[in-house]
Amino acid sequence: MDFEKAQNRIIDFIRHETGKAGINGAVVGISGGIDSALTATLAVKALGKDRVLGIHMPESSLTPAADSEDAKILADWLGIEYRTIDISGIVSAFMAAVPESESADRLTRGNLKARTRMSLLYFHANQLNCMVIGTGNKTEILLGYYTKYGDGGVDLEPIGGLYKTEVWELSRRLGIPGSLITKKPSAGLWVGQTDEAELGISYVKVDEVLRMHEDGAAPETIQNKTGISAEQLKSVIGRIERNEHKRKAPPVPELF
Ligand SMILES: Nc1ncnc2c1ncn2[C@@H]1O[C@H](COP(=O)(O)OP(=O)(O)OC[C@H]2O[C@@H]([n+]3cccc(C(=O)O)c3)[C@H](O)[C@@H]2O)[C@@H](O)[C@H]1O
Ligand SMILES: Nc1ncnc2c1ncn2[C@@H]1O[C@H](COP(=O)(O)OP(=O)(O)OP(=O)(O)O)[C@@H](O)[C@H]1O
Ligand SMILES: [Mg+2]
Repeated sequence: MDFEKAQNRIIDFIRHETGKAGINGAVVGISGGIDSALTATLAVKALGKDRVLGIHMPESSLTPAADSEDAKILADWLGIEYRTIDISGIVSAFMAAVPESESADRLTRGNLKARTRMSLLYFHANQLNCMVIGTGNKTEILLGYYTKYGDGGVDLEPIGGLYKTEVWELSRRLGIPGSLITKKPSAGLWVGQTDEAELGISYVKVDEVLRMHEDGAAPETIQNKTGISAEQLKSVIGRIERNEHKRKAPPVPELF
């Protein structure tokens, strides 16, 4: 990958798409993780720091202090306007209004948190005539590893053409503060959740697999070259297929 070229292409993309929409700027959820850090950095390069609003949305009992610290470090480094909104009260109010949520599994409850954050981002986008800028990378999009209409509910996906390993590399090149780059990726939806544990494979490996799969390599070739187990390969391919619906607009029946 030519990172200089990719960076310029993404910056042009943000500028062009926001310009075409005639909006004032961008709203980005800043988690303290690297995808949002890179996205916000590129948005600032495209639009200027005065046209990017960062919103940190911790859940008081769950979000690690280090994430909130890193989110603030990033916002200060970029010089953007930055707000913090604790989602705990909103999530609790939802749970109190829906009796069956008591027994809902952690994934259902976790997805509710991602969708709560999406609602808050759109509240601000509506109010300020801005776009919600998504932070999904190519690895997550191919795997469908995001919450539909949660962190997947956005207006643009500027880093959607970069694999996770490329997100790290571009972030290093742009000088994003190191603590955001070295931490383990996490959706932060439940205690101890990490992407690589939930996916059952490292990002380095899954990116190798996805590249080969895109190039049309046969399953045996992928397994032999990457050294992953048959079970891991099945799981990766299963995610790609099972989550196909997330990459499409909702189907509409053709009427005659
Ligand atoms: N074939 C189909 N056609 C159309 N729609 C279909 C469908 N199959 C399911 N659906 C719908 O999709 C729903 C399931 O999708 P969804 O609600 O997204 O839920 P799901 O994919 O089950 O869970 C989201 C996954 O993304 C992970 N995540 C979330 C947020 C952030 C990050 C991160 O990396 O930071 C990761 C999370 O840990 C979890 O593994 C179903 O309840 C149903 O409504
Ligand atoms: N606590 C949070 N505050 C604000 N936004 C959040 C928070 N948690 C998640 N988000 C939003 O959801 C997006 C998806 O989360 P995801 O974990 O994939 O990305 P990340 O946290 O930026 O990077 P990493 O993969 O390194 O954890 C974030 O980029 C961010 O926009
Ligand atoms: Mg994260």
